[in-house]
Amino acid sequence: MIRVVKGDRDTCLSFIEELKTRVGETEKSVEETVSDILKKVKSGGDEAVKAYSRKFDGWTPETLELSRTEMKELSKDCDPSFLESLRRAAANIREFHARQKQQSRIDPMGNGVITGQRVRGLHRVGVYVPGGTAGYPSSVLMNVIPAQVAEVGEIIMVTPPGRTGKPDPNILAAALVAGVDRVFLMGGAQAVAALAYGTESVPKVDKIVGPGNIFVATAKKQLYGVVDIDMIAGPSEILIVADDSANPEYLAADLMSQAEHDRLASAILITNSEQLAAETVKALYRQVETLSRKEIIEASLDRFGAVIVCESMEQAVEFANDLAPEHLEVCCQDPFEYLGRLDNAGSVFLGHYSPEPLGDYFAGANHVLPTGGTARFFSPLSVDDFIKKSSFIYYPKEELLKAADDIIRLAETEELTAHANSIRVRKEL
Ligand SMILES: NC(=O)c1ccc[n+]([C@@H]2O[C@H](COP(=O)([O-])OP(=O)(O)OC[C@H]3O[C@@H](n4cnc5c(N)ncnc54)[C@H](O)[C@@H]3O)[C@@H](O)[C@H]2O)c1
Ligand SMILES: N[C@H](CO)Cc1c[nH]c[nH+]1
Ligand SMILES: [Zn+2]
Repeated sequence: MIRVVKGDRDTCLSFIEELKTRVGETEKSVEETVSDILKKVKSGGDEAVKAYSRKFDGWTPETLELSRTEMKELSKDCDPSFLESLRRAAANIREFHARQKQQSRIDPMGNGVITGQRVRGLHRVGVYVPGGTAGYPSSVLMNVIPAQVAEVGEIIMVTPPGRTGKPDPNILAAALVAGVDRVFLMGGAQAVAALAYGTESVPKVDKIVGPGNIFVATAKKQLYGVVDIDMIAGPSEILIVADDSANPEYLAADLMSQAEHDRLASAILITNSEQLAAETVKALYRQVETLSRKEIIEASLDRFGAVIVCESMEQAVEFANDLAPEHLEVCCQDPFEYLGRLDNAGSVFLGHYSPEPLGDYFAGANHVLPTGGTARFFSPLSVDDFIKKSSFIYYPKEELLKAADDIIRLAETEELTAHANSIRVRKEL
């Protein structure tokens, strides 16, 4: 079910290239489907979204929006202990993100000159909460809390009804706990298109954030420019870098924790220990039998899973930076030794007792993370995604006059005489 590759640096690198090509090929075949959906929603509005909901989710909505009363009614039987856990997780997420908040700045320069920067929340954002093959109440918190910390004007949440063809009560409960402004029951590329273009019932948003499957991620990519987006947060990925201090049972469990998200999810172990690699594979075969999403896990590991036995931990670090995974576990004797050299990862999990699901649900750091190698340049979802800034400048007359000759010279060098004139009229009149 999972390939094991052992070799020198070149052998490992060429295998890694092959893995990356596989991901790229899958994405290409989705591009056209998504582009078609976007066009149809742009011209067909609500009716097109409803037609796709019927087709992909087996859901025949009368209206796309859920009222607050409907949300309360649909979620009234949620397990109270689940809600308690959700509230504790929300508190950790809020605390983590509150520390990210940037303040507006006024910088008096002491001579009457004042410069500064005004920071404020975006006017209206759309948050995508996945729900096709599993419900993600945790993603409601991860999307909405940083938006609230940033003081976004209006938060519009979209989520598909999922396998049952009914709204997921736990997602709705999470939306009520988080305090989302409006909820629309729709998913996939059609939901992203509705948020980007606006429809009869869905308001057009300034930015779309949140994770989703390949259709959601591709739609966000294609709509960038019509609307702002946070990043490409597609099918989940885990890369584990481990030395012989690691426990193979833990490694197998952690690899499958991400493989279970999606047939397109990827799970890779890189180690310098042949014995650890062999024991992890054995543990994978044993543990998978006990898991409910066995079929998805096996499909994901078949195509996008790998165990790479390299020559040294130095190589493991090099390969990790090359792969730029969404999640990177460092299951080593001294994980902090590696932290400063691991430059390309959405989120890094250090040591034997910081498994990836700790970050998915509870530690407070965001679980909406870049995938597909885009951790080379994208960052985790944060409060920064929900703000915009403007700078401001105030000069009193005497300070402008002191600066006038410099400005005029710079403007004339660029042959922009109207710029120079704007300064000169103040100097001369
Ligand atoms: N990177 C991250 O931060 C992060 C976080 C959480 C989840 N995830 C990922 O989110 C994804 C959740 O996926 P999901 O499928 O359960 O839910 P989803 O909500 O992302 O996608 C479901 C939607 O996909 C669309 N769809 C399904 N099959 C289609 C087809 N053949 N053609 C066109 N559209 C189609 C449907 O419209 C459906 O509503 C997983 O890939 C998971 O790994 C990523
Ligand atoms: N691992 C996912 C991000 O790739 C986030 C998540 C939500 N629930 C469980 N896991
Ligand atoms: Zn997860």
